Amino acid sequence: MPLTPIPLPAADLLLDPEFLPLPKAAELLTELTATIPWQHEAIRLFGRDVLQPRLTAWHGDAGATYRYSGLQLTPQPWTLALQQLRRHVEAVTGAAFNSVLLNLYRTGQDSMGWHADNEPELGPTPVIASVSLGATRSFRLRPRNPLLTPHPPLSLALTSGSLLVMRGLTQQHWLHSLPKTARVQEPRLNLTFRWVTS
Ligand SMILES: O=C(O)CCC(=O)C(=O)O
Ligand SMILES: [Fe+2]
Repeated sequence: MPLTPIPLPAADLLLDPEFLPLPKAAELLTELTATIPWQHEAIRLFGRDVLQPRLTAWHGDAGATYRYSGLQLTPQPWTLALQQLRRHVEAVTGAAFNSVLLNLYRTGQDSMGWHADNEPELGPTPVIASVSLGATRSFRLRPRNPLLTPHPPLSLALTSGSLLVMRGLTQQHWLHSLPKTARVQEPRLNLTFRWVTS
């Protein structure tokens, strides 16, 4: 199936629910879960250090460093599986990516809060390509300023093997999140391919 636009004001979103065949997605989930050096990072929240409600990893070209909590972080090298997936994502999006952030949501209790991917090293109109593997989870979107962008929040069910592309003004005008859900016990692995400049 091709990438299909999701019509939304002040955003540029495309979705292919069947980017990867289900058996390929399941195989990748097993391989990446077992071989990626997952980190359980702390974040500072209201002046206290708390563990993020998910596991993470950062892979990319050696030059693709990014700043995070005052640290300059060097990515882990591409693995063969990540390199192949990068090339596949580049071919269907027509965009180039020098890094990938991986998030492992171990159960429905793992989550990500409201944010935009708007770090300065991504530039003003980043192309973010998001591949999902494993459990279906709801990806929520809401306008950053509902007066400026009057639209109700929406929810996209991101299924295993799906590809979501966010580009253009999406990160400027919209926030996204991955809420907790009591209904899911199985893991979900998400990869967001990015281009970072240092
Ligand atoms: O897990 C997802 O689908 C979203 C991940 C995300 O927003 C991010 O890594 O910035
Ligand atoms: Fe994000």
